[in-house]
Amino acid sequence: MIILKQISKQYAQVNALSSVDLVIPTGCIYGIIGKSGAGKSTLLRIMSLLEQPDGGEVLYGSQRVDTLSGKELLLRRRKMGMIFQNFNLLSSRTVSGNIAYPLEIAGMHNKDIHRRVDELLEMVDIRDKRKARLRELSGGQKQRVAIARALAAKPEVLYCDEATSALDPQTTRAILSLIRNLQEHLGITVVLITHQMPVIRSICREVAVLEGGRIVEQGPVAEVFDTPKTAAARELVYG
Ligand SMILES: Nc1ncnc2c1ncn2[C@@H]1O[C@H](COP(=O)(O)OP(=O)(O)OP(=O)(O)O)[C@@H](O)[C@H]1O
Repeated sequence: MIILKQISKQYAQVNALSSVDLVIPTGCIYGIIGKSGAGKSTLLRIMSLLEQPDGGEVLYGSQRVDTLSGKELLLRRRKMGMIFQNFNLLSSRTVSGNIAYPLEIAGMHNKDIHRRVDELLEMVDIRDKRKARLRELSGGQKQRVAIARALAAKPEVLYCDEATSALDPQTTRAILSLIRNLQEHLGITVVLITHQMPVIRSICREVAVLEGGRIVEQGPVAEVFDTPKTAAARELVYG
């Protein structure tokens, strides 16, 4: 379970987040939506420990994690994977080289890396692209490589930052179906931020609506989408 308690974050004059309380159950696919500038990326960076809040606490289960530093922080961060809209892959490396990268950094032996990379290629269904260069891949295939890399070290949580926003509708459906299958198969927690409402409807169990750095609504997707209670949620849901 990921628990955020009274999280606040300020940049110069901007209150990016104010008094954010959020509980993300383990094994859930959780969506975070909000207009541009609402604070979604800031929240994701704080949850994934890339940035520290100015106030409040982040807990993974019963462990407070926002105060971790050094080796403890590194070990905690290894339990999280992250994927992005622009894939963030290393263009100098092949598909296998990209997937192997976090395992090399973690100090895994070469033989074990090979075995794990094979497993991951199979998992995301791009076995035949093992030796390909990134420029030879479609957007969907690149996102599959990014997912394999994010899952390489067997994380407990997968963070998705607008992961399908650069993909066409058909590829988006295929990537969402992959994420849903992986979540079910591996039992991981998935947190995603997106401006694509169909994405939330199709794979999330719960959703939180951010506006001006505050959570104005949260609950099961069917509830929030069928009967949005706030103007912010209505604007997002009805467009
Ligand atoms: N590093 C930063 N320095 C200064 N201001 C920032 C920084 N990061 C975010 N902000 C500000 O904090 C607010 C929230 O930004 P954030 O990127 O979290 O919103 P968002 O909902 O993810 O928006 P978008 O959908 O456009 O990515 C915005 O007003 C933004 O300008």
